[in-house]
Amino acid sequence: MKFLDEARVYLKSGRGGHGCLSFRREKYIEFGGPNGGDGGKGGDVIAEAVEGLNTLIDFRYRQHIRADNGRPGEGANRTGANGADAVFQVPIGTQILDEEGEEVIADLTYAGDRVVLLKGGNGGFGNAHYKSSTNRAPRRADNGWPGEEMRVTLRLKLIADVGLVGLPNAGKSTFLSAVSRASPRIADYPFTTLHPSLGIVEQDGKRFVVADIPGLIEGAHEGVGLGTRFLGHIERCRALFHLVDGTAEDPAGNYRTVRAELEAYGAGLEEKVEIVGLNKADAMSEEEIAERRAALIEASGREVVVLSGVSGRGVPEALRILRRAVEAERPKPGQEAEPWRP
Ligand SMILES: Nc1nc2c(ncn2[C@@H]2O[C@H](COP(=O)(O)OP(=O)(O)OP(=O)(O)O)[C@@H](O)[C@H]2O)c(=O)[nH]1
Ligand SMILES: [Mg+2]
Repeated sequence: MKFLDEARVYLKSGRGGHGCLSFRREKYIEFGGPNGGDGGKGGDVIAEAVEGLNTLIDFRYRQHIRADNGRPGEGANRTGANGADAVFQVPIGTQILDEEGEEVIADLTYAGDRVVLLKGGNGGFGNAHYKSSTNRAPRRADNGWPGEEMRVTLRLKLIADVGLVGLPNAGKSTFLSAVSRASPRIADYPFTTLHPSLGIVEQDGKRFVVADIPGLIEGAHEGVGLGTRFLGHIERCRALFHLVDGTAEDPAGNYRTVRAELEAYGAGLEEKVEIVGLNKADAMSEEEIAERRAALIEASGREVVVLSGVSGRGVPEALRILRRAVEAERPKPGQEAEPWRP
């Protein structure tokens, strides 16, 4: 599936229907009163976060989102029908920003989050509305109010509990496919993964979401390789799982390279809880494992899990540690910022 994490769309809400100018006309009733109904309200433009989407690709083909106009009022005091709202669905984790992509208007972080971005125009009053004791035959009916329009930028930042980081070929996608039902592409060349994907891990009846992103290399923060373009997707993770290929020449040096890129990127990534995994244990001797693990502990100042996404060794332990980290970092109720509402 193609992945798109930014899109620009044009939104327009519906205009209100015109009010109706009409008088009652019936045989034997000479001066029938005013009976023009009000126009219907124009539809709103609403964004809604839904499960099961993880790309904004749809908006490449659908750049205009318009709500329906309200229908005009009619005689016999009939109010015009309201225009239908335009509800467009976005993946969980989508931010809606102004056209320039600078100011966040709304942040849809939970399934079912909705935000009304544009209100439809109100319907105009029909002449029945203006009937009074002094004016029994008003000839005034109002036009509906215009709808509103704006251009917005949609930006998707996936929401996962754990983000996988590491050099290309560290085995991130292999790990994700070992622990979830996700089936990312795996191959022995760098940059196999070109876009992020998510997998759901189930453990002891609890679930958490792991994001696999493209590998980082030295200079990523200056755009080398795929750059840091995808790091935005792990900004909201609660913990990072940093995988290091134990069969590489200098695992500890590789660890430092990735750390340096995370630090250069900023946005709080360097402060996130990090779990370090020495991967590909199946392809190392026990001596190699011990030696590289010690070097990695030294480089990272953290405990290091030894694992293999291929043989499964150490994987249950890694998941237990990740889950504990995720639970410790879960925001307490009330701590999470409320999505913005206009
Ligand atoms: N022996 C061994 N090989 C592994 C292990 N995990 C991954 N590999 C191999 O390492 C290569 C890279 O694996 P991927 O899972 O694609 O690595 P990645 O980190 O997702 O790489 P990018 O997407 O390019 O960043 C593949 O040839 C895998 O078969 C492991 O635990 N043991
Ligand atoms: Mg990969």
